[in-house]
Amino acid sequence: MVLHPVLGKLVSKRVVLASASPRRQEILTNVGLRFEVVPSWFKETLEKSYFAAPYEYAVETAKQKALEVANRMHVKHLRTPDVVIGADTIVSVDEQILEKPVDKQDAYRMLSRLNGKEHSVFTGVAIIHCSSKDNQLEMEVTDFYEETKVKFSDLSEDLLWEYIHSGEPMDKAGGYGIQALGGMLVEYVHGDFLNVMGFPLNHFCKKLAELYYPPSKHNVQHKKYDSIPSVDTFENLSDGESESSNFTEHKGASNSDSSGMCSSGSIYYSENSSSVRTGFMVPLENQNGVPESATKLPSKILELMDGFRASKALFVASKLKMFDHLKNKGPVKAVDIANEVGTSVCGTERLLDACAALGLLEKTPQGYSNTDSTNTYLTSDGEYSLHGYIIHSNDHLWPLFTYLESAVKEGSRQNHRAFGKKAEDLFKDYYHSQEVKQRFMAAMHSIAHLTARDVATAFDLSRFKSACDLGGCTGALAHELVQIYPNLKVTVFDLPEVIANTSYFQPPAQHTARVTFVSGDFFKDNLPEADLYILSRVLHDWSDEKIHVLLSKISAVCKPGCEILLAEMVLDDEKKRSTALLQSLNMLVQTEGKERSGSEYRALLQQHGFTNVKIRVTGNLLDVILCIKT
Ligand SMILES: Cc1cn([C@@H]2O[C@H](COP(=O)(O)OP(=O)(O)OP(=O)(O)O)[C@@H](O)[C@H]2O)c(=O)[nH]c1=O
Repeated sequence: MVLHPVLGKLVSKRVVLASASPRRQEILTNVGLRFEVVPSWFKETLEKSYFAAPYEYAVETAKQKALEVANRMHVKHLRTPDVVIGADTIVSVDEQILEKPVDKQDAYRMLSRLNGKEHSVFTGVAIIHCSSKDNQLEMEVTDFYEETKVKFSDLSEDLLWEYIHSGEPMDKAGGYGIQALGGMLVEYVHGDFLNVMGFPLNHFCKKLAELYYPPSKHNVQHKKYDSIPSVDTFENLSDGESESSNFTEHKGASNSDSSGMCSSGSIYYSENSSSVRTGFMVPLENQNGVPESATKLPSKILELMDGFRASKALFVASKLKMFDHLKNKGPVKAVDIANEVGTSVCGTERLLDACAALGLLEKTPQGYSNTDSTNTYLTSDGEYSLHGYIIHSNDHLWPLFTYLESAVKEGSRQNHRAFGKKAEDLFKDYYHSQEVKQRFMAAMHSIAHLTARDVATAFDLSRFKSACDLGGCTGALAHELVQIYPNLKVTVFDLPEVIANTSYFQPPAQHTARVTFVSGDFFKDNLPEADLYILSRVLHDWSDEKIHVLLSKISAVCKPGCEILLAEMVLDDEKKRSTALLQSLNMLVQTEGKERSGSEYRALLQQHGFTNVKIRVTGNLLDVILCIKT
């Protein structure tokens, strides 16, 4: 029996630690976890300059280590583990990433860099839940990272060399081991010590708690714990919902968490839920001093009832570029934003307060400021800006969704009702005006950019020399692919109206030479030759009939051995994944297509001679399917 209720959830599962690190094995063994060790063969050679922040490198490496083991066990050993854990520890100093030294000189170089200074130790962790359906491996990836700051004292050359000659630095990131002799070099540690040793146990447990016991607002939420609650109260957290149905949903939240959009892994729950209802008529208070209702509230339903208000608040703040106005500024008062944007003070204040309450802004007595996530995702020039998609949601999807009822009754798209005209097909709607076209392209670019790395790395594509991204729009995925695969050339094939407008979205030079844009209609024109055909968010727009037309065209130009890569939000067979199901409604109101399950895609592909269909659930907005022409 393990002490920890969350780790207890792993007892009945086949858990594999994809790591050769004796420290990781020790940390997990010490808390009673039973697991198999299968060291990963993934070579830690990802190009560091491709990652905006050091922790992203550690997380990606951890993920690749775990994915490699999960795949190998499934394919070679015919044993599918339930859970695979991968980790990667790096040291970061002066914007440089330090891994394990290759020799003594390298260790000296690293330790000299750390000497007398503070540095960060990041461990990226990937937890992969695996399952096997029809002998196909399906995986759900959850990842996170932990940072600990460590400061070295001023150390003499002699001491550094003495330490290096001890042999301790050689298998350790940054060239030291804090848990042994290296501990003598360290002046202070801020954060999780075990994270420096190689595994952030506390964060790992919180992540498992998020996965297995999603926090429920159903119960009274008047206590915030930064550690894990005790066993008997824990079961109350599941709120009567099945573990599995929560799992996928929560995974999404957990991912957005790792990108900073949600609050931390802390757990909110009632210390003793029964006390909520056994109290007298005096209402209990939550941590904000707000009385708790004596009635058991259907919080999930209430949240859904109000969901559109929150969406619209986000849309309007984005449309009015409030997040842009707040970028790179200290706290700003509502009146100043109202003046700058040209809106009423009272309306602006209400909107900003709502955004702050929704976690999109920080509010202090000095005014409002953006959170880091808001800068990254909500400003129009943020690194992973979703601004384009939000404006598309406000201006295009919102009117369409007001006709969801008609769409459900009629089983067909509602563009004519929402926009007053009937176009022959979806893209005629989008491209009828320059404004709508650019808005649509910006929206597609937002999602493609946010998902590109996960799509590009879901499978090892290094064997391909040429790829053709059909409907590749602005080329966001193509650019990511050529960055990751140095031998790959990608042709982006899209309608002439699209290709003529791609220049605005191009990244600064570098690898752009290996991306070519070709215009054409994939239903009518000849397709460029390639070893790999990519269809990202394309098939979900079309009916099965149109998909057959497209796949038979691809099949006709594909030589045996050529492959197709699909990137779509794949429905789980049980149809429990609400993001994909809501996306399917989104398809209903505007297209003739729908979201499909892995088995549905497999069946479509197999009819055109594409076999060995492999599916990867990435944890991002798009999943990836790869298959080969035989
Ligand atoms: C800073 C520090 C690091 N380490 C070890 O450094 C290795 C990092 O390398 P990795 O690539 O993350 O792991 P690995 O050892 O190569 O194993 P694998 O997971 O198979 O790649 C891990 O061992 C860690 O404990 C310590 O033991 N103490 C410390 O103070």
